[in-house]
Amino acid sequence: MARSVPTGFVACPSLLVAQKAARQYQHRHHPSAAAGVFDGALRSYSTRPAEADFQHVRPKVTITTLRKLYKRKEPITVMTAHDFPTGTLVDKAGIEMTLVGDSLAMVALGYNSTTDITMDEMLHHCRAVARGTRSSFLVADMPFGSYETNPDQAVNNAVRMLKEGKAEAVKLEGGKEMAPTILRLTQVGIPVLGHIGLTPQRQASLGGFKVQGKTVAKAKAMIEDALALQKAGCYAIVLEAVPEQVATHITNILSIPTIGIGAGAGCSGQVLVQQDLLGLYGHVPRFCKTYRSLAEDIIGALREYSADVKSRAFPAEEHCYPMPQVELDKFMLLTEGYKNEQQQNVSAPQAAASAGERA
Ligand SMILES: Nc1nc(=O)c2c([nH]1)NC[C@@H]1CN(c3ccc(C(=O)N[C@@H](CCC(=O)O)C(=O)O)cc3)CN21
Ligand SMILES: CC(C)C(=O)C(=O)O
Repeated sequence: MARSVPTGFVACPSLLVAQKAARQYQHRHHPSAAAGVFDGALRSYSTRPAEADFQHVRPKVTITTLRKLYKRKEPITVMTAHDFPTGTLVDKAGIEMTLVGDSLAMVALGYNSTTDITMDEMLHHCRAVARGTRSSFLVADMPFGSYETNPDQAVNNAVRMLKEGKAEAVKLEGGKEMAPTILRLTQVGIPVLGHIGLTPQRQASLGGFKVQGKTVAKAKAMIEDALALQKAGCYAIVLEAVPEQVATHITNILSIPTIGIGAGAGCSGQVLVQQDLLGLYGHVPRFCKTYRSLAEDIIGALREYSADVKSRAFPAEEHCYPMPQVELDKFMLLTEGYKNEQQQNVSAPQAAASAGERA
């Protein structure tokens, strides 16, 4: 039935939704080309029929979408990304929130700690992820040293994350001591994702990557932190490496979602580091489920490639570019000509020598 609808008409409501999402994407990433829905916007798809473009487009996830998921008690999916391809994969998988987490300092840049990464490095990665993100709600981590000095510093750098990094929200670590900063950010319209429990940027003072809130006193302090962050305006809070019962209790007393990582099944959503669940990074924390072991696959493929190059099995004929036969025939004649010339050059001194012999 939809087939009989003349072109130019929208056949079904989901297409309408998808078109709206596409326009929002376009507005965000290609504001200068915002006139037509797809004209010039999605360059890599410009040769495909419009219908194909809609297929993997889903409605844009906004703060409102997240709020609705939370109200419905539907777990919120969050996944990290650190560049264009990993961002695209997260978006295409239908993940609701993409986090450009500063763990990329370790898993993508090889630093020993997340504290090493700079604001400029985070912006560089965030922009790349944004280019691959259409629907997912994009959050950028504020790196260590970019927000602790005072609320002004935090606003300046959070504004950069939105303007230059193309993020939609920022995440920052810390409890009630960060409340005035979070209040300023949310008052100027920057959505803030809080982060308590194990706060990796403070690993030096925590004595390493250690589970937090294991004593009643620590759990009580964490509850107070969560409440202070909610009051300051966080739209959600990450709970990292916290006993399940503590995380579940915090989730139950809050009216904003909690996003758990090593915090059990009672949270309103879950986040993991992409490299960990794909088996691309060496050591994986206990709380991580490794869904694939891609590093083994990749090393296997690279070894096969290497062997093929050594044995000349690669490249094969199908990897080479043909030439029109007429041109090829002429080219063969040309190479013959060069060959003869070379032979003459080689034989010329010999000829001269034998001529001398004769004289
Ligand atoms: N690849 C990666 N994945 C992560 O999830 C991650 C990072 N990197 N880097 C920053 C933080 C650090 N993370 C961690 C790391 C280890 C534990 C952990 O399970 N700690 C154990 C042992 C710690 C120790 O012995 O020092 C614990 O029982 O506390 C928790 C969170 C989570 N974050
Ligand atoms: C693991 C998440 C919560 C994070 O902070 C990061 O990726 O840096």
